[in-house]
Amino acid sequence: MSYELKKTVVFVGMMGAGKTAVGRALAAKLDVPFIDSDAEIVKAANMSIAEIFERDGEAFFRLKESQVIARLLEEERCILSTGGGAYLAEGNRAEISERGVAVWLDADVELLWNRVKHKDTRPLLRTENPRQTLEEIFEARVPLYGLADLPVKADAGLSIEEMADRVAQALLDARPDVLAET
Ligand SMILES: Nc1ncnc2c1ncn2[C@@H]1O[C@H](COP(=O)(O)OP(=O)(O)O)[C@@H](O)[C@H]1O
Ligand SMILES: O=C(O)C1=C[C@@H](OP(=O)(O)O)[C@@H](O)[C@H](O)C1
Ligand SMILES: [Mg+2]
Repeated sequence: MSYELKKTVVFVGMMGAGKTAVGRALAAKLDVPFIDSDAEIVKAANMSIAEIFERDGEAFFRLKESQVIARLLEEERCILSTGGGAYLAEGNRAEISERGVAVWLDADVELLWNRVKHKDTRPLLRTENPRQTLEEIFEARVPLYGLADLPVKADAGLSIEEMADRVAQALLDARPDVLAET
């Protein structure tokens, strides 16, 4: 099977939803470039996300994130995975819907917590009660993720490959202007 990607697919959603992993797998399946905005920021700054938050603050990170996303959307069509906070800014949402299509990986809190609890890489969860913090962030953000062009349910039972297949099928079914079989 070969595919034609007509627009950049931008993964949005909570930390742990699988944006980076599923985005990479989808790009391999479609044979198109994969880019992760967090990885781009880390590469440019030569610091980890946690170090950037600590040294320069979240506002600085958000500025870099917006710049990187705008630049990547102008470049060639690709699969672009964003960090969980990227879709909250109205300006980022406008850029994404103008030049790409936003796919929300919709996972429940239980699944997210199981994915993120062993890792210390996400500065927003460095609190006294990270599980509660995750729940609070989830409640605040879900209405905004709901503005995405295409929600795709992330089920605990599905592998990364199976999730990439699910996203591809959802795009083929709902958005022939974005993805077609050739
Ligand atoms: N469908 C899946 N099945 C199993 N593990 C997954 C799945 N999706 C993501 N993961 C794992 O969960 C963790 C978080 O995924 P990641 O892609 O980093 O999420 P995000 O970029 O949305 O924060 C990673 O260790 C990743 O390998
Ligand atoms: O939800 C967020 O605000 C963040 C999510 C992270 O990316 P992932 O969603 O890929 O974990 C990373 O951008 C940063 O730690 C902030
Ligand atoms: Mg990620």
